[in-house]
Amino acid sequence: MTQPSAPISRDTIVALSSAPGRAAVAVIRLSGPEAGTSLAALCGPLPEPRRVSLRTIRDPRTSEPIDRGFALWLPGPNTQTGENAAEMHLHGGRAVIAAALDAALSIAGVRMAEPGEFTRRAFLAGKLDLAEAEGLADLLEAETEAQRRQALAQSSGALSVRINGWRDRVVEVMALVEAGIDFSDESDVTDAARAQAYDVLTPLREEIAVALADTRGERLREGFRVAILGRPNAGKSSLLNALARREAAIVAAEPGTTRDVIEVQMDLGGLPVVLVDTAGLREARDAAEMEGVRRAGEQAKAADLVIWLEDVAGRTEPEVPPEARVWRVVNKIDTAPAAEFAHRISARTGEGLDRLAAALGAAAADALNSGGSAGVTRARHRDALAAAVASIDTALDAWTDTPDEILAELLRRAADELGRVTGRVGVEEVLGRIFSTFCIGK
Ligand SMILES: Nc1nc2c(ncn2[C@@H]2O[C@H](COP(=O)(O)OP(=O)(O)OP(=O)(O)O)[C@@H](O)[C@H]2O)c(=O)[nH]1
Ligand SMILES: [K+]
Ligand SMILES: [Mg+2]
Repeated sequence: MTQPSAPISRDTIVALSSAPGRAAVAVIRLSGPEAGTSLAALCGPLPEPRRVSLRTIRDPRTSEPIDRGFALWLPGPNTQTGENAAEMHLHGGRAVIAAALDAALSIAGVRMAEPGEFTRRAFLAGKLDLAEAEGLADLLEAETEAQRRQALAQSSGALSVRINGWRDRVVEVMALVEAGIDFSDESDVTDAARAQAYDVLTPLREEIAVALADTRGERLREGFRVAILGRPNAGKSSLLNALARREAAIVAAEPGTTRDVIEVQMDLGGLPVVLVDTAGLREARDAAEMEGVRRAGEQAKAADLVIWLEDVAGRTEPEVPPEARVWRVVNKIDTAPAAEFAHRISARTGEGLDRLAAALGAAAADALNSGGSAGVTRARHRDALAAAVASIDTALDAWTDTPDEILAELLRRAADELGRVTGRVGVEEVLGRIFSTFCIGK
């Protein structure tokens, strides 16, 4: 990839790269020009590159031992950040970590890393592009198998390869149009080049538009939202608890128990599903309940699927926004026969819950990127692709009666928009936003 123009910091950074708090092992990483000298100051003579060696880590100011652990010396540029780097694997106690970080920070030229700064340096060194860095952030956040697969693919360049392929083809079309500019006194060449360019651009535009219309990658990052709505006492909170297998919401015999929106993250067959419990819908008795009912309506709008839960003893018509996708689910089938209903459960005995969970998993599989394909995963990608398609459409609409120079400019814009996704273009605008979402030490 091309080297972004942002300056590479000369500081050496240090951070705890393992999770904060007590643990068996803590990993402290250093990156920057002084990583080697710092490691030597902490652990004695530098170990052989890329070989683990057992050392006593000492405070360079007092020579007092802090801990015994592994030291790793990783000379650049063949490192994650492209810089000199070092690691210390210590015992993961709070005091050990605090003393080791304090000792490292006492060395001239060493400072604490900012969130995502290791990855940011890797990006600036051309070790990974922007979409790959985002994939890495997603990999750290991934909570289900499908999310992990998608994040790993994106961090390994799957989306970048696709976007770069489109960009290359736009540039190819641009070259054909520019050939027209160069040979403008030979109209045969011009016409042939234009016709060829059109034939390449049309299916390419379709391909990008199809990717743009596919929301499954973004949906997978967020999870499939299922809102449970119904009249008071239908058993909504009981259903939430039964599916989540924990007492996340309060269940009580009085109607109007739930007022707040309660969300539970679930893993259904490797797919992320967000279950949402809401206040029972009725004429509210007080201000808090009224607000709860209002929020229930909001959740119904935001959900991918609404479960309208009914008591088998008293069926009710769904009160949900007209555009909502609704499943009517009949509850409390332990109290009366209910064979005629498609979705029938007892939140109390657990009957029918496996079947309902399987149906929810199947609905999620349809709506989310469960196959691991390399689609767009963020609004940032979507915006860039939409702008690229818009630019291509402007060019196609005006194809026959527009000067070559203008067509070429429209195509250049489309190529630039595609280049934003991987960070070839417009890096400065997004750099801070993207890397600040990482934790410190990554
Ligand atoms: N017999 C039977 N009782 C149930 C079942 N599910 C829930 N209940 C009971 O119904 C009552 C209301 O249950 P909740 O889960 O609080 O109902 P809810 O829809 O969340 O009620 P609100 O939050 O007040 O709207 C409680 O007494 C539950 O124990 C069921 O499947 N069978
Ligand atoms: K209740
Ligand atoms: Mg409730």
